Amino acid sequence: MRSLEESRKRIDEIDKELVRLFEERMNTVVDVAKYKKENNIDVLNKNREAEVVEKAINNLKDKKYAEEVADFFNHLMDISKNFQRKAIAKKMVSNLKKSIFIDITETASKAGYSMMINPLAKKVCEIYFGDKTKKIEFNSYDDIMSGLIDESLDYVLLAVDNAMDGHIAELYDLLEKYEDIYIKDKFVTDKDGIKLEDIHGLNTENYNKFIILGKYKRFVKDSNKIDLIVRIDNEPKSLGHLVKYFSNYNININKIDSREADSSVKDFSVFINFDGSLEDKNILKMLSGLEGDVHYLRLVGAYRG
Ligand SMILES: C=C(O[C@@H]1C=C(C(=O)O)C=C[C@H]1O)C(=O)O
Repeated sequence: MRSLEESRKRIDEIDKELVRLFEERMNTVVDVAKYKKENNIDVLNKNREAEVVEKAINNLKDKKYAEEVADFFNHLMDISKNFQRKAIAKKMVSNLKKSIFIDITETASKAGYSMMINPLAKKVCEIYFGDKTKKIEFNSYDDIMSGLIDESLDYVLLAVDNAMDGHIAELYDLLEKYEDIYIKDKFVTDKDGIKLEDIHGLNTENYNKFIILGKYKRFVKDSNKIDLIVRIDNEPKSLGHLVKYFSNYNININKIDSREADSSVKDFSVFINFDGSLEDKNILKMLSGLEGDVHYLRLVGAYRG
């Protein structure tokens, strides 16, 4: 048997080699993350993870370590996913500084709409965009999102189910899948499709809700509400820490809602709606700090509300 000193020396050598391989693996993982970002693919791939674990077990000479090697790779892949999320989200806030603020109805040459949730969508789309914009009807979310991604559409108008708007629900799941799509406008209409400008004090449950989605960093001028999704550690202090960010910058939170993330990841998603405009440097500063401090940050939208 080796002496304690000899064993420790050997462990140091092995660790050195492990760190070299870890670094190489992480560098490769970032390439995967970039590919995923460009192709709008989720960071998590459960099938691939199962494959990685299976290969690791097969590669063992001594199968008595099967459980441990599975554990090791599951941890490693959690680290890898968190890093991927950070790597692809990192540039988001600095990119936002290049945003332009416009009247989107003046820059839309093609807009899509769907009558799946509310048949009034067609009429609302006509009123919202006017005659200059070509309007195209879609019958599936995938088609409508593809239209935005391949830029055959400038914007899309979707009706929002009242139930859907209540929580971080399907809509936000859908948006999380598409890194580059944002909510550009959110509004309520009466039964004739006429936009209600002042909804203060109205029970909007009885009205029709719509959103405008678009790609890239063109946002409506003078927006005053921002939607955000962040992922933070599932630990006692993290939510308080998150909320403190907003109070430190004197930003008012209107709504905060959380949901457990995938059980293989030890963090959870928080949806936040707060007052502010992307034209405001204070907001960008807060977002930039927050981005560096959370596992993942996704701007969902900025609009007038
Ligand atoms: C690197 C990838 O992304 C994630 C991380 C993995 C890893 O670290 O091996 C495996 C699957 C994905 O959940 C990938 O998809 O290959």
